[in-house]
Amino acid sequence: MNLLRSVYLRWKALRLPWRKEIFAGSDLDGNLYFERFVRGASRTRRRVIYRKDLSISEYSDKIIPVQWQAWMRHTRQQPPTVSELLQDIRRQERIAANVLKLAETNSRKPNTSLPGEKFQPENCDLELVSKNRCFAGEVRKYRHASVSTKCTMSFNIYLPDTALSNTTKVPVLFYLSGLTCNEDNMITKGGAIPFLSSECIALVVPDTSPRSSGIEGEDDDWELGTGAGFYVDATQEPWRNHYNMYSYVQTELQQLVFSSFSIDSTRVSIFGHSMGGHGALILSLRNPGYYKSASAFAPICHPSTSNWGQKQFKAYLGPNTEDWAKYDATELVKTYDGPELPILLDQGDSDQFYTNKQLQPSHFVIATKSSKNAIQLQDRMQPGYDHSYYFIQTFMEDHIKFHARYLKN
Ligand SMILES: N[C@@H](CCC(=O)N[C@@H](CSC=O)C(=O)NCC(=O)O)C(=O)O
Repeated sequence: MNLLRSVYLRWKALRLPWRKEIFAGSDLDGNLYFERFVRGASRTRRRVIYRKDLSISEYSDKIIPVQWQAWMRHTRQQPPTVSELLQDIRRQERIAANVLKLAETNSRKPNTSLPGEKFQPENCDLELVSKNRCFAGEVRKYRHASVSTKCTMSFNIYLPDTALSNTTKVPVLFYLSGLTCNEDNMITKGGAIPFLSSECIALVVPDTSPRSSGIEGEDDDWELGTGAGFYVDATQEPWRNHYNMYSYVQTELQQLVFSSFSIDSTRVSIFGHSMGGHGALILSLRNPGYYKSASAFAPICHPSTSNWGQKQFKAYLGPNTEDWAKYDATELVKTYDGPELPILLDQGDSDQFYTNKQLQPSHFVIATKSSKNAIQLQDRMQPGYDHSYYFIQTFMEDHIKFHARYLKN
């Protein structure tokens, strides 16, 4: 930008009493953002002037950074700073580099022998911990060294026989569990496998946080630290080095699974419970078009406004609520602008965490109405059900059949 133009824009950025429109900032591509004050209106009007070398046919929200999109839609009040945009680009570059590294190292087949048999750690990235025959397939537990969380992570996977024989690539469901869980709760108590078997869908169930990362006090509170990763990438000390469950699930684990098993990376859906329901909703809303469908049992729907959320977001993300909105389903759904996303949401009305307002599904349902009809939400209140796995296993068949509809296409 030449000096004259830069001085002019600084002048236009001054909030002078007679000025109706001010210059709010620019992105790294040179698009300019303005804010207009309209008498009597409840909020300002925000607009973008696209950089000069673009033709009108190229004008689109999609070329605007997400931080500026959020500002344009009033999801955030303060315009993003240049250093924030640069930081985000560096973060994306780091993730891309990690994915490349993983794709390279994981191009070998996983070790399928049990520990103590033929396992050679130097030759494989996935260590098979156990395997059990189950409903015309296998449940296997693996562990591996994780780049995102810088510790050993474990997950369970159900593979139907067609995937085990490597004849056909099968679709996959990722399930994110709730507070206090590890990779075992759902696979042993969720009752999912008979339905996955008859639909021929694989299931991946990761752990809910890093473990034994060495962070002081990590195990002291069941709502924070171990078992409570909240599916965010922490930015605050002491968590930021290890508590990166968003990148772990969205990028690292998926690449690992796609490169290791006979799974179709174009047919992926996600679901979860409570904290994991929150995880499933935010991952699907933040990655438009990636997941064919999403569903949740008793999800934490508006974490920025409930104890389950505020406590963890403050610790992992710091005090700025604009940073929380990036991981808050109710905030994200307001600006969702992707392709159609079918969502099924089940909530028991005798769930103690629902009655004490930790979950707030109504906030999500209301916010969905401002999502340009792209979200096809089925929300169901289930009388008499609580927050437990008895509730989850009751409606598991519905959830798997719901996802199967979208995964088969
Ligand atoms: N220990 C707590 C209850 C913890 C609890 O209910 N955890 C749920 C998930 S809650 C939200 O994320 C869970 O799935 N538990 C594991 C299980 O196998 O049931 C308390 O005492 O209140």
